[in-house]
Amino acid sequence: MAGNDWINSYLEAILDVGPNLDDAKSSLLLRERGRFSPTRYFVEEVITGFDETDLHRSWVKAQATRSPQERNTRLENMCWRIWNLARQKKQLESQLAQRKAKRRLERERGRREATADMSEDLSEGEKGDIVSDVSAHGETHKGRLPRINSVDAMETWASQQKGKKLYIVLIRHELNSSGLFPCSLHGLIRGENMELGRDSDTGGQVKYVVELARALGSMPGVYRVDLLTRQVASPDVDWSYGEPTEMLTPRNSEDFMDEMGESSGAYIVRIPFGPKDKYIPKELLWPHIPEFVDGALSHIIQMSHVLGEQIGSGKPVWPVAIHGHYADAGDSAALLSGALNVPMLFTGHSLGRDKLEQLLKQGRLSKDEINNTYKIMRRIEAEELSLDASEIVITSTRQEIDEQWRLYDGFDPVLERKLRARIRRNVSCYGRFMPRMVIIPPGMEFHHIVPQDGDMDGEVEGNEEHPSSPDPPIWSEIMRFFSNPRKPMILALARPDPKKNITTLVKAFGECRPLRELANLTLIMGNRDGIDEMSSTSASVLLSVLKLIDKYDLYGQVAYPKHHKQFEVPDIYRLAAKTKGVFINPAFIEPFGLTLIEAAAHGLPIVATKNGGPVDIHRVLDNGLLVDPHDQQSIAGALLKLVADKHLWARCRQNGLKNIHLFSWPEHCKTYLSRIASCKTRHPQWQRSDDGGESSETDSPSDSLRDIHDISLNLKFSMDGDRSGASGNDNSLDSEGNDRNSKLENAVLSWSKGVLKDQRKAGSGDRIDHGSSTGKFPALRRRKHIFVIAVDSDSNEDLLDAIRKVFEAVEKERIEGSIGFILSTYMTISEIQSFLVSGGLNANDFDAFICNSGSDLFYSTINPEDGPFVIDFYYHSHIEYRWGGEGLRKTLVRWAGSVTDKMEGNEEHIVTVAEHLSTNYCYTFEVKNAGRVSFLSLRMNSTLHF
Ligand SMILES: O=c1ccn([C@@H]2O[C@H](COP(=O)(O)OP(=O)(O)O[C@H]3O[C@H](CO)[C@@H](O)[C@H](O)[C@H]3O)[C@@H](O)[C@H]2O)c(=O)[nH]1
Ligand SMILES: O=P(O)(O)OC[C@H]1O[C@](O)(CO)[C@@H](O)[C@@H]1O
Repeated sequence: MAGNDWINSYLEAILDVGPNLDDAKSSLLLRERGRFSPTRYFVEEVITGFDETDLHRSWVKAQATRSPQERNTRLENMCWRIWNLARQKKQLESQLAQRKAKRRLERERGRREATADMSEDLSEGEKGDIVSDVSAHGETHKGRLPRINSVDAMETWASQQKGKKLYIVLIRHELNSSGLFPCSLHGLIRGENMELGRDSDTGGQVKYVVELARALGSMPGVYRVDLLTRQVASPDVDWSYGEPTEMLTPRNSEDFMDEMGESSGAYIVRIPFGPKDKYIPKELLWPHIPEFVDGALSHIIQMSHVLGEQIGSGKPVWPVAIHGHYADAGDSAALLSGALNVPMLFTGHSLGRDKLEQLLKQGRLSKDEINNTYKIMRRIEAEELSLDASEIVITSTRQEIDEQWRLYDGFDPVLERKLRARIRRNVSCYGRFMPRMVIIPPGMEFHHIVPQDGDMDGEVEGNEEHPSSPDPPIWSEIMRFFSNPRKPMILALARPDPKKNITTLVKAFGECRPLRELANLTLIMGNRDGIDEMSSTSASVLLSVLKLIDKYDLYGQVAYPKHHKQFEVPDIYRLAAKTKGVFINPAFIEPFGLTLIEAAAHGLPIVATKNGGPVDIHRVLDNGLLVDPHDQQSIAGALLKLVADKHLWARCRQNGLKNIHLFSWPEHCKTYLSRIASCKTRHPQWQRSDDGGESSETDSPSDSLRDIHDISLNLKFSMDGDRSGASGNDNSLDSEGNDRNSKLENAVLSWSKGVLKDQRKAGSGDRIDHGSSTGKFPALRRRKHIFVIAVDSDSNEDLLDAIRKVFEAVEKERIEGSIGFILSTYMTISEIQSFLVSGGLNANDFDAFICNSGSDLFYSTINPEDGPFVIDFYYHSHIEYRWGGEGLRKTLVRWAGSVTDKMEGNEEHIVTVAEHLSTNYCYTFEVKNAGRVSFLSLRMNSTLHF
């Protein structure tokens, strides 16, 4: 370790903390004294860490500086004393080393003589064994990082597969496709120089999806990976986010580029949706999702044809899976997977229910406020939908399954196991479905980590024969904040998000005197030009931090630089490791925690929250301490312990380095691909009959999706009674605290699933005829907007009244035909017909009828010879998908039989099956005395529909 500025910084730190070097008992055996003293820590650093000449140079320099007098005199004396101590220590060490060397030589000589005596008795093989034994445990392996092995492993795996072209093709065929489509919506995603921590949208997920896409693109057997995101061409953001396509260059590009096909590899594909030239944060993306789905669908279809020309002998090559990352992309992927009939995968990254619980626990915001800020109810709905539509959910940790997904209606770990067992035994699950949860921790890209000499033996820097390269500029950016810049650095690196709990860390540091004396605190909290330009939540975190720094007078002890680039992040970790510092993640809850594996890979021990993924990471790496993030004392205590106890520090550093290879992208990809391969093969089988009955694949289902999009927007309009609802600004809560927009969108979604899922079912080879393609009911296509009227009421008069009012409100558009209507009701189609006649309405006043409480879908026809209505049979195939209705029917009949009224010894059945009103997908029961079954929420007079 060279550099007098380091020694001087420690000496300054000693002066700041207080002298005590003249203490008669002071010795080099600092740790044995029990009580920890920062002064001793620094003295030990200087004596053991630096070369005698460096110390002498420091002393000469201090001696030459005369002002201010008193300080320099002390510094001079101290330098001399330490130099002298170090010199004596070195003399002692050298005498000891000489004695040891002499003893070793003597032992060696003795052994050689003994071996020579025995050598004639040994066979050649035995001699060889001795040699290899020695080398296997000898010094040649020392100091090598296991992580190098993981890179090696990747290369070995890749080269094994690359050599086997046919094998690659075989894997591709096993997967039945060569394309993967991860989606991550908000758009601030790019392959190089990611703006991580730019705002609350640009966190770990961005890095995760880009690195995963790149790694998958390099896997043998995967021809193409398209990471779909939003195209943002706005003056607020860099131009690169407006580029329609960006190739993700493989990290080991020389090996792969020459083997790649014309369109193969990993790409970011940017789909324009939402307001044209404006960036919108992820919380406000919800109303624009259907537009993304349309764009994504066109891209996928087009790409499938392109790939078909290149590698599919002219037949489209469909994606092997659609993978949604985060709730918004989960929502989109559910629609895409339904439309395309391909399996869906989902990764949550950070889950809404958990976030809601944490925020409520903190007590700063009410549920309404949380919903307004984070649109949390819509997000939770999207996560529930993702559970429903995904075949596989990828999690980073076991904790994510047991503690976080468990909070969802769509998942229960125990029930999931039971369902899986039933499927294995081929027993009905009564329509219940839960996705398979698969734990695959994320990986790391290791190419930018420069192994340091001595990485494995606790030393951090090079030696004199290999002087270190010039300090990276970010070091001085950080160190300029500190009075003693080389003190051990406690490093936190996180988006300025309240859940990252940086303020508790600052309090813990500010209130713990020994910690402040011993260490500096570095807070990397994203990038900012000015606090006023940050989002209100990020700005409030930053202001709280600044106020605390002021409150505890931490000037000179805390760094909070305004900017850093992605390529500088490794240097930041390196600086912290070099000062023998510690990384801390005190988040209230951390779903996984990429920063923890990054820190470990740079040889930095960790202190981390005991809530969430860090528990699993710690179990694997064993490289630090876990703390309760609400407990300030425990945070300060753990930090002090790790910084002060050098043995513990070195052990944690080594443990982290030793096991970090377990977080490897190639390993992740291998498991991931094997899981995808286990999904049942599905791909689109769209057919249309307007070609004279010949079935053929159409080129797009996006017309249906366009319809759904319009319906979705207009449903909001019609129900909110406020046109601004269509822009998604109205997220008010209903009386049960549900997000109204999300409820409405889901009402639409359940309808739209009818359209989408019958396409999914068509995978079985059924012929699809949505009618719109047959020309029977072209109306839906012509409409700009569609209103769904779902106002079941006690009397037909009330319903008629509501319908008339809606018609009147948009009379002009109704007559023009730009607005269409769908009636959604509990009635059967014949009841609807009588209702229309009695009210003087015409079947053609509506484009479609959702009847029998959602179990039948009829369209009104144009040609009188077709009759007034035509049924959509494919809607039934949608219901059939995971239906399990027979089991439900039997259970309901049993239950109905048990609901009796006991009157004077007689038992009367109150609930009876209404056979005449029931259909295959709608079970109807009549209730004799509704008041007696008050535990049920009764709708539709005295009739229960299921
Ligand atoms: O100022 C900053 C702040 C963060 N980062 C980087 O951004 C990433 C942050 O990732 P992480 O610590 O995992 O947190 P989140 O941003 O909250 O990421 C979410 O998504 C990750 C991937 O699934 C999970 O590991 C997290 O638990 C989850 O909260 C890391 O690579 C950091 O190096 C920066 O470069 N600069
Ligand atoms: O704090 P939240 O709302 O849970 O979101 C965190 C997620 O948002 C992002 O910052 C961007 O999508 C991710 O990196 C992270 O997964």
